[in-house]
Amino acid sequence: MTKGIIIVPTFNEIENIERLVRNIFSLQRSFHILVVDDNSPDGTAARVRTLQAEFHDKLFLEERTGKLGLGTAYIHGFKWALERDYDFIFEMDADFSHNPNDLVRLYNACKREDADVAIGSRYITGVNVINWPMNRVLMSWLASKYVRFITGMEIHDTTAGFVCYKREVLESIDLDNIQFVGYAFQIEMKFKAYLLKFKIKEVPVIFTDRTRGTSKMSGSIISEAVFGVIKMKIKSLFNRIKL
Ligand SMILES: Nc1nc2c(ncn2[C@@H]2O[C@H](COP(=O)(O)OP(=O)(O)O[C@H]3O[C@H](CO)[C@@H](O)[C@H](O)[C@@H]3O)[C@@H](O)[C@H]2O)c(=O)[nH]1
Repeated sequence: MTKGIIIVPTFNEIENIERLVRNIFSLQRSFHILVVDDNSPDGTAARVRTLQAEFHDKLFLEERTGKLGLGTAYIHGFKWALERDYDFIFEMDADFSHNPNDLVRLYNACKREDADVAIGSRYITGVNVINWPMNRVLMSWLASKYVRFITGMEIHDTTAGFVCYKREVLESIDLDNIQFVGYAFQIEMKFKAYLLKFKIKEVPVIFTDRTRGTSKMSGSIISEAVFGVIKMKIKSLFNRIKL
């Protein structure tokens, strides 16, 4: 029996985390969950600890000292999962912008259709985003086009944060050499998997903006992505990118 774990980074997600955990554990296919919390002032970690009493064998919590970024939270989670016997390792937001029912579709793309990386893609069939303000949709869609153009990756949703990786992919990427700390980390992971010639499949999903809590997107996250992608591509052209 293969084992899958959903890594959920959290910063101030007390309004979402319990519902998300219960929702994932009610799926037909069983997954474990690892929450990586950055000392959320709203007490997200304390809520997870309470839930652990109920789900002690399948809900795990890693607590970091402060808000250290989405990318480093995932790296922390990946290393934790690789030290254990998980075959499939997922990324997912805590706020229900990713539908838990789609976890099984991502899993099937890797398990049955033999993808190495399955991406929950908003832009493979038009634009499937609900409730984002038009400027955020445009920014995200243009960012994906921009990254596709610069990197040459044939992926429609290059910034997606809903992903299933086969264990071998994360074992092949040097996790100590990931450069981006913020959301641009999503681009870097896909680019490295692409350079390593792993099979990447996009699974169409509908992304629905959160109804509870707030986004952590900021100007510095955007500029890290805009300039970082060009730097990353140039390095790869000169074979100076550390995979
Ligand atoms: N531990 C930790 N978690 C964080 C941090 N920053 C954000 N998160 C968590 O990461 C998830 C995504 O953050 P949001 O702030 O909700 O993201 P968004 O604005 O909805 O952005 C979405 O679009 C991006 C661009 O397409 C995606 O890259 C991103 O993954 C997400 O799907 C949430 O669970 C949030 O709590 C951090 O510094 N530390």
